[in-house]
Amino acid sequence: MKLDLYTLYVGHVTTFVLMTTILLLIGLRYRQEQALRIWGVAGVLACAGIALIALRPYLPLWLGVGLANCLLFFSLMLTWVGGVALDHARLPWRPGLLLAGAVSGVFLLLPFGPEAFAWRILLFSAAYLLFHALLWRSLRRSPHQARLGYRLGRLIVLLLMLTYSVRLLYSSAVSSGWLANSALFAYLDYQAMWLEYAKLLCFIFICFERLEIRLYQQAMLDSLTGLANRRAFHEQAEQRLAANPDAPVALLVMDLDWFKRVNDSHGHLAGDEVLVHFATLLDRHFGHFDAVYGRNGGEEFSVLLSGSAVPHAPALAETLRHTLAAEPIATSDGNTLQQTVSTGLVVAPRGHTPLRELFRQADLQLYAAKEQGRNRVCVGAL
Ligand SMILES: Nc1nc2c(ncn2[C@@H]2O[C@H](COP(=O)(O)OP(=O)(O)OP(=O)(O)O)[C@@H](O)[C@H]2O)c(=O)[nH]1
Repeated sequence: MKLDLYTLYVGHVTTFVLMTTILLLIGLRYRQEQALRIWGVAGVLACAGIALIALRPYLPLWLGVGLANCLLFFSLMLTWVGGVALDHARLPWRPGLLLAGAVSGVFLLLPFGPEAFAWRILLFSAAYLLFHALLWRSLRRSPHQARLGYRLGRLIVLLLMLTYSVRLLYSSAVSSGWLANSALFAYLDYQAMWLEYAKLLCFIFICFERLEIRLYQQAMLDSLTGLANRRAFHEQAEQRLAANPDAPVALLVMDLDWFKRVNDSHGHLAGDEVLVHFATLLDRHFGHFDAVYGRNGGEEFSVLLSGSAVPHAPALAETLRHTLAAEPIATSDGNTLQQTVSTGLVVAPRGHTPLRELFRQADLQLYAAKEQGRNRVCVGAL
């Protein structure tokens, strides 16, 4: 059976219009996903380009071939920019516009007639490969690249690149007349069309996945310091205790000293900066240990250590206390502040001690540290 290219194009444009409309509608509903709107515009340009190609027998060549393909080049560029917009604030508009403009310029220099059909396919396939290689790279570089949507996206982009590589090789090997009547060429177009639909669906899937990530972050991360919030800390700590019931554990509860005075004398903003400074120190000291740590709320933080790090817990708490006290904190209003921290630490020989009990004992030690004059670590055992 021979596939008719024009029937194919009409079917393609209809489905593409429908899918692009869905993409744009979702993009307008979820305004935080800039990528969806960029991909939506890419879809609109692609629809216009494919519609012009489908209507080519009734249009002048400059419109049905020249402008149609230029629209497709700019649509390709937007597909890449949308991929970058998923995870980066700086979008590659300048190189994107330059590349799309350059490819369009070269395309417009080619004759529009059937004799140059193979050349046009060759140039289009090369541009397609280039923009999709860039899109693949932006999906690969994302911090969420291991998520299902990103993996699927990369797979679909790779399959599309494979299809267009065959198209490119084929168009460089045969004549224009042969290519225009080739069943293999029509088949490649058909395959690319389905992969394009899969790509659009995958884009939508990625954006919903990102929405889920964002909601998770809002629910589990402290918005000021970026550390785990109380809920996340408790969840992770419970999991850690359940996973290693026979391993020793240590819980540190840390509370900044006289923090109310910081707010009262220097303002809430300076207070926030002190909290962020302390969170950074916490990250620096415990980030490379097998530790769960977070902000309990206010000026209180906690750390759960398990396994081989437990014997070092008192020394680690001392080092952190000393580092905080020794480093003046420069605030954005030009002041420097000194801050200290009191720590209650409890060590338990086995992980199946309930978290509630660990907190109760660590709080008692914290209370003792405050009572004894602050800026100290008090250690207890269970
Ligand atoms: N800037 C800022 N302040 C906060 C935040 N959360 C809680 N606080 C303030 O932290 C202060 C805690 O004060 P207190 O509980 O009296 O404790 P303290 O002054 O640190 O005294 P001790 O703990 O006894 O050493 C209050 O003034 C709260 O308003 C926050 O997110 N940002």
